[in-house]
Amino acid sequence: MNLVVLVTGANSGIGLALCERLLSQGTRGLQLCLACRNMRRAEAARSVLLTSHPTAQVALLHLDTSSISSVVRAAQEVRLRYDRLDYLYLNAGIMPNPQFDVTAFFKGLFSSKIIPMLATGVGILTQKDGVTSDGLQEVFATNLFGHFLLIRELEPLLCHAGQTSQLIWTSSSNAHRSAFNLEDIQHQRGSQPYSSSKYASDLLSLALNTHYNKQGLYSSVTCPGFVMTSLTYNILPSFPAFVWTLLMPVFWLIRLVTNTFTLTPQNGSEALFWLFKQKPESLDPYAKYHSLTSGLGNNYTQPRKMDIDLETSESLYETLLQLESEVRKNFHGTSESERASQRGGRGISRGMDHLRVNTERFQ
Ligand SMILES: NC(=O)C1=CN([C@@H]2O[C@H](COP(=O)(O)OP(=O)(O)OC[C@H]3O[C@@H](n4cnc5c(N)ncnc54)[C@H](OP(=O)(O)O)[C@@H]3O)[C@@H](O)[C@H]2O)C=CC1
Ligand SMILES: CC(C)CCC[C@@H](C)[C@H]1CC[C@H]2C3=C(CC[C@]12C)[C@@]1(C)CCC(=O)[C@@H](C)[C@@H]1CC3
Repeated sequence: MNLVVLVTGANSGIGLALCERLLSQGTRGLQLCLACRNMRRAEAARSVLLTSHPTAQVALLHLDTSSISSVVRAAQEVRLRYDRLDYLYLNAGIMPNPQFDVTAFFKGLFSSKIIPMLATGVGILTQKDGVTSDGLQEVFATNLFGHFLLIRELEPLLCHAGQTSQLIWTSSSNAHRSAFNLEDIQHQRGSQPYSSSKYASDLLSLALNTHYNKQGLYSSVTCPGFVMTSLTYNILPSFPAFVWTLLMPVFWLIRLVTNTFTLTPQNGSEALFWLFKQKPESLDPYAKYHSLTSGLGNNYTQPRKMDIDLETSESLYETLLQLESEVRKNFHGTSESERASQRGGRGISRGMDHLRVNTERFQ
């Protein structure tokens, strides 16, 4: 059977490590598609994979999850290339302009909250978000909405009679209910857009299970743990690479008390890879599957209950559908009379300011 696997953000870090593991386990006929925004880096990643697996089928796809037109074009291309999609890894993610609160970090080190702080980064990180050319908040668009739109666009390949398909999100233990607000799903007003977007992906995964399981599509969320990648190096940009290397023994010691310090992309991809081998019907829609590494360096996957509820997940799903239809209306062009009434001041997003889309762009 020719399994088709698409991984977003596959050119580095956890995404690339996952691709390496998928090829190493030797599924015959596996067709891997690396969906990346930077084709030069994507080519480099493909070369790395082909060096260790010369006969592997590794295709590239241009996809910028923060751009609506890019997502629509990429999905069109996928529909042309493949007639099925068995696994869609929703892995691309950003944490732009992170601010590391040193004082809170050192206070946390000497408090009872030390372990949760090290495992989740909650309370010590904030970010400054930007706005995309579509008028969406950048973190929301990249980490969540672009992926949502991609799923919706790929529905015909994902929902096939007599076949199951899996959506696998790279979420985070940094996802926290307190950072998320249904009235501000894009997190325009807060300073934790990363946590908000990851909490939203946890909620969305639950809603996708509610709406798509009967069509054979299943969704799960993972947390790779704390992994040294460009995303984490960027948290302390003043640290040269060698300082991180010097800190490794400290991190290995910390691993003795919290198995969430997976540290390498290979370890971090454990839960993503584990899910590849599971029957989707056997998975718990309320669980986050954590990649963990023991003090002795052994990897394993552990499900932990998420702090989510059906009602909030449904409300988010409805809001995302509304935003999707706003975006589609703009993308495919609105009628002249509609445009005139928008210009008349009522606006396409009346009553839905929190959705905030740049309605001019596609007109
Ligand atoms: N590292 C960690 O400790 C943790 C990471 N995660 C999550 O893991 C995922 C992978 O991150 P990680 O491997 O650590 O970091 P990397 O920065 O190495 O990987 C992120 C990947 O996402 C891609 N990407 C970013 N923005 C876009 C976009 N707009 N369109 C398409 N691709 C995009 C990047 O491409 P490019 O190379 O072009 O930038 C890169 O390939 C993220 O979702 C992150 O939030 C979760 C918990 C912990
Ligand atoms: C200056 C020091 C000696 C060491 C600083 C360590 C911190 C930079 C890390 C400690 C826990 C880490 C962590 C993350 C980022 C880096 C730390 C704050 C994440 C928030 C990265 C992104 C995620 O999604 C989380 C799961 C990580 C949780 C732990």
